[in-house]
Amino acid sequence: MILKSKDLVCGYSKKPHINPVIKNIEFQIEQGSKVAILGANGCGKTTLLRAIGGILPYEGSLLLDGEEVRSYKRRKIAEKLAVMTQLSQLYFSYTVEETVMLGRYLHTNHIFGNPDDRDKDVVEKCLRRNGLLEIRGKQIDELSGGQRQRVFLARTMAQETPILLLDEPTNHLDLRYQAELMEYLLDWCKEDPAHTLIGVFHDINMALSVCDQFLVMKDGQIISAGSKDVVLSGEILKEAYEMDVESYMQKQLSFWS
Ligand SMILES: Nc1ncnc2c1ncn2[C@@H]1O[C@H](COP(=O)(O)OP(=O)(O)OP(=O)(O)O)[C@@H](O)[C@H]1O
Repeated sequence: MILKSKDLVCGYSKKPHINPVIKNIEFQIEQGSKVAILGANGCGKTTLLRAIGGILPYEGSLLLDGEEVRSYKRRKIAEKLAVMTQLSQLYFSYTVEETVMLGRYLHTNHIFGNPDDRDKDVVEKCLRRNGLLEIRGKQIDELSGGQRQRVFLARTMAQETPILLLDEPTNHLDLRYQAELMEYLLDWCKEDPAHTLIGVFHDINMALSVCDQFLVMKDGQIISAGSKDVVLSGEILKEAYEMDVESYMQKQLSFWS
């Protein structure tokens, strides 16, 4: 089991139980799973992802490879997982290439500005895969939302970790880059059966294309977890989104016929 939680509580006050966003949840994620976290706006998806990424304090237990996430040193956790959240941002202006290179420094001992050949190769590959070669020298604060999203994805990929945590990775991406991201994630999953993906998706079709496990959340709790057949029943989605998701999807499809 790569991740296991029990009575997990987290939120944004110093003592998470005072104003909890995630309320006593329990889940398990096996190594090699591709997990989609689904649920309506504000139900706590990003908060859960941030707790798993070690960015947010929590109460209860959250084990990553058998050790509490809170006990990991920053560098050690960065060897295991890379997080791309909606809040990915930088406080200084870097170029596209420098930003992607930052993904390498999170767990290598290399000092910023001192990349070795392997770092350079990985960054080159990630720039190419995300269509960033032509804008590698641009400052990231001059980019469009979609371009910036691709830079943050490339930075996450450059970390080369066995676990990827992605928060709405298709946000801002045009259709071509959505399709490429899907292919990339499918390839990444195939590359090594131990690769574990945990993503927050608003696009249920994208979640279905990439993931084999689903966690559906509502009001800070998990209302269903498991495979597609178990979780993606009309009733559970209806409860999570307070709408008839299946009919909506079918109606959308009918516009193509
Ligand atoms: N930095 C913060 N400080 C205080 N409260 C926060 C903070 N970030 C999020 N929250 C609150 O936590 C709750 C859950 O937010 P979260 O971002 O986890 O939801 P989400 O399911 O990812 O939503 P969305 O689909 O809209 O991205 C919301 O009520 C939100 O207002």
